[in-house]
Amino acid sequence: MPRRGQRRTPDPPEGCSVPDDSSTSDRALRLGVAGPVGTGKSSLIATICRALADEIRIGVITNDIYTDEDARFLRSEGVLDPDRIRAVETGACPHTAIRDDVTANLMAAEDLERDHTPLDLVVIESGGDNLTATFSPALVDAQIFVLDVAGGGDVARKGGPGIGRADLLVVNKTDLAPYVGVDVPTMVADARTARDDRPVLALSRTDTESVAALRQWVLGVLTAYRAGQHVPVDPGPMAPHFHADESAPGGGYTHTHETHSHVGASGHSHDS
Ligand SMILES: Nc1nc2c(ncn2[C@@H]2O[C@H](COP(=O)(O)OP(=O)(O)OP(=O)(O)O)[C@@H](O)[C@H]2O)c(=O)[nH]1
Repeated sequence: MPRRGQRRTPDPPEGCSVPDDSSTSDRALRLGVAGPVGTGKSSLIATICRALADEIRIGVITNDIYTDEDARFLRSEGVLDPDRIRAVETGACPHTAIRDDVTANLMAAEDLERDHTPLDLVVIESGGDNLTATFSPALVDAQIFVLDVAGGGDVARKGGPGIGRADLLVVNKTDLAPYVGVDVPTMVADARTARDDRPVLALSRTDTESVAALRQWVLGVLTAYRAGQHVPVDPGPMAPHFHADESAPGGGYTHTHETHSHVGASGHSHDS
């Protein structure tokens, strides 16, 4: 009988023994929320907390480069006991802490669960990054990628691993669509095409129907996770991108996640 938090594993090759699954944890579902700067990730997490905090036990971890700004925002919203909201200061591009070396976030999640056991859901907010940032499946069980209409109606067509393959794509701030000249049904249809019909949710915190749909989606993933029927999907690595670094030759280096190496602008390379 699958237990809560148990990951479904493929059948082992013939002749191999099945590992004892007693190590699979009873831990909370870990849900990542990523997306470009300012698309409404913290607000969406506040919305999830408001919609579900009376029914399930929630903790939140925020990631910012230099501050604990997002954690302070969520605490000020009064959506959870303030100690259930923890901040990780990444000190570097946000994707480094959610994709490359997830240790700080894993430790924060474990501390949070130990201090407030039992939790049902730990939501981890990435710092705002570019279109290609995704969570490692070593950190989260499921992930939401957030776009907003104010970023332009064509953003969903631009693709990338988060847009294409996150468990849920949110097109946020739909209440602003008339002011920025975006047709929400077209943007959602483009997103569905980019995602091969994976789920897309048009959301506004002022639209109760869309908030109810978000609540239902989270509960659906949690139910599947507890039944051992949720299979974490890796949306794939980030695209190669440039990291500015004054001390590096050429003023920075190209970071390629395919090979996990940093290749300097002048050809210099080192492992990440
Ligand atoms: N009109 C409208 N504004 C929203 C909505 N959701 C968020 N916002 C506003 O969008 C701005 C950015 O929201 P945040 O939740 O801070 O966005 P974020 O993605 O967490 O930002 P970073 O952490 O800086 O990347 C704030 O001014 C919010 O009040 C929405 O549904 N409608």
